[in-house]
Amino acid sequence: MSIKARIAAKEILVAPGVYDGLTASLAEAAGFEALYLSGAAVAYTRLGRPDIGLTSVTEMAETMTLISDRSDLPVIIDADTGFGNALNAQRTMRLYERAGASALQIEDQTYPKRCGHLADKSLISAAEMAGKVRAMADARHSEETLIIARTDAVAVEGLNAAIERAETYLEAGADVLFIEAPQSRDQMNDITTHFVGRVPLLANMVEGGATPISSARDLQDQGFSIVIFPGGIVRAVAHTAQAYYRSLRENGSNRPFADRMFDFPGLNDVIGTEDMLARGKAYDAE
Ligand SMILES: C[C@](O)(C(=O)O)[C@H](CC(=O)O)C(=O)O
Repeated sequence: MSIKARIAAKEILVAPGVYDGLTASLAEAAGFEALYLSGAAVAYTRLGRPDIGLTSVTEMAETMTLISDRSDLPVIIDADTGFGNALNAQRTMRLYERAGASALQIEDQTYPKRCGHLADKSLISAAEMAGKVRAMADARHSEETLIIARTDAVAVEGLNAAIERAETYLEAGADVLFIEAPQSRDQMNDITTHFVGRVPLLANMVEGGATPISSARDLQDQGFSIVIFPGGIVRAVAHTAQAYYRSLRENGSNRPFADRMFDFPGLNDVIGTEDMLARGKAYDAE
């Protein structure tokens, strides 16, 4: 089922954050129907840096290629600001689509952007952003590839301005709206009251971020069609990795951590080593 058809269904689509082939395959094995390739998660893991616009479009497209080679699930990918002007946004659309993305999320921050939950964001004009949305729609190869227009205006210009901007992006051809970082349940209700039934809405659950955390079920009842949990996997992995390295350093042995990690056969099961080797063998010369 295309992501377009899936988000028309009543049940909210839950897309967990991923950043490589391993996380994509684990999320798929856990039973999710779609993935969110998070720019923040890529910055955190590949660069070991914050989500402040350091990651390049080619690094993201390459990561997308790795993920679509590993998982058949539809992927919503973070296009940040489109990495420049409308022409850069078109190039981003072409690169990401070719790499296997099903939906692109573009936002109205100035370049370089920063995580929506950090302070001191700044925005381009609504008209310039609308131009980027139109440019991306013109560049897409398939009408099935969705454009998710995000506005970061809540923290900069207030909720009403954010809703107005989102209206402009909808008119420009956005398929889904993402009003980033609402600060309360009331603000979330204002957003859904305004748009529900007219366009699918995406909610973003960032642990410790500006938006109160709700369950997928709750967000569905509020009227959201998609929820992403973008950076949570990195917060979980970093927590474990920190404990692992500390334990190894303190003990000079991997034994004390053994019950909190896979062993060699355990990880082989997770990544399907036996199956791959058998498939390779089937092609051996007779
Ligand atoms: C959605 C987001 O753009 C991302 O890169 O995943 C980030 C999430 C995060 O920083 O955890 C965001 O700006 O909300």
